[in-house]
Amino acid sequence: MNPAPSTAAETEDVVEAIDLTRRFSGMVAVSGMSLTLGAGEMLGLIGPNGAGKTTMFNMIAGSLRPSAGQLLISGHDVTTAPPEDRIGYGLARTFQIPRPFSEMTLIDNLLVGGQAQVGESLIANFLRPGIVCAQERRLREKARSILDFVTLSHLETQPARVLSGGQRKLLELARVLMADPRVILLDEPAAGVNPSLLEVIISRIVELNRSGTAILLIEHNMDMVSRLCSRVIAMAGGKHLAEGSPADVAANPDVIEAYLGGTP
Ligand SMILES: Nc1ncnc2c1ncn2[C@@H]1O[C@H](COP(=O)(O)OP(=O)(O)OP(=O)(O)O)[C@@H](O)[C@H]1O
Repeated sequence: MNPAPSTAAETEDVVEAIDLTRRFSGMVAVSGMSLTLGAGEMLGLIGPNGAGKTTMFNMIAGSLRPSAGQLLISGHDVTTAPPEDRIGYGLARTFQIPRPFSEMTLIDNLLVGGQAQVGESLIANFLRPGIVCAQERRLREKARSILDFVTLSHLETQPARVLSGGQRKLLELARVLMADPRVILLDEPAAGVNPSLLEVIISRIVELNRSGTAILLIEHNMDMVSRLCSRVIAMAGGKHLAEGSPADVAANPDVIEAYLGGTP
């Protein structure tokens, strides 16, 4: 389903999570967690292993349904909506471990994930071949410019299997950009990436954010979080533990305690 165009585009918060809770057969992974992400903001979500970050992230992305609470995207209640509806509202996510189609070229990896095309319909191919060709040409041009943006255009015709871990993260970002998102959920973009490619990834994220894309970043690399985010939320034990500037949150005694293995 493609949701109707939003009248709530003026809403300041592009993501508003209210008292989200998620239980897994009795175990509470996230408990009464609220957060907001403003339009064009870059927010970091940190916390020790098992804090509930991924569960929170998956509830926002739509791959997990909350046990309780409410989730708004650009003012629309999407609490029970599937991920595809959230894409329609401008929200996209990356995966911590990208899984591209290894035997397909980079450009085809982007095109296969592209929006529904007229060309996918056999009837349209017969009745409106001109429109189909024009649309395919536009999508290809768009995919090329996105590959250029993520610095992978020199590999456009190579199969995705030749990519390094960091390049896969860049391809993953490119895949997401095909949907023209207003909000991107980034799941550990620095994990397993070598330092020079990490700088490329950081510069691309900064550029996207400068152009107005809101970003929610889950990341264990505190240096990266400090460089990118003006605001950080720390979770522990499934709950909101602290919030503020990266420096303030990193110096918060409760946060230090949680990272050292104490009970918040
Ligand atoms: N599908 C599941 N079934 C049962 N328990 C789960 C499931 N997913 C997560 N949990 C539990 O919920 C808690 C929070 O996990 P979550 O993965 O959200 O934490 P995290 O902060 O993302 O951790 P990490 O940084 O290690 O990825 C953990 O105790 C985890 O074992």
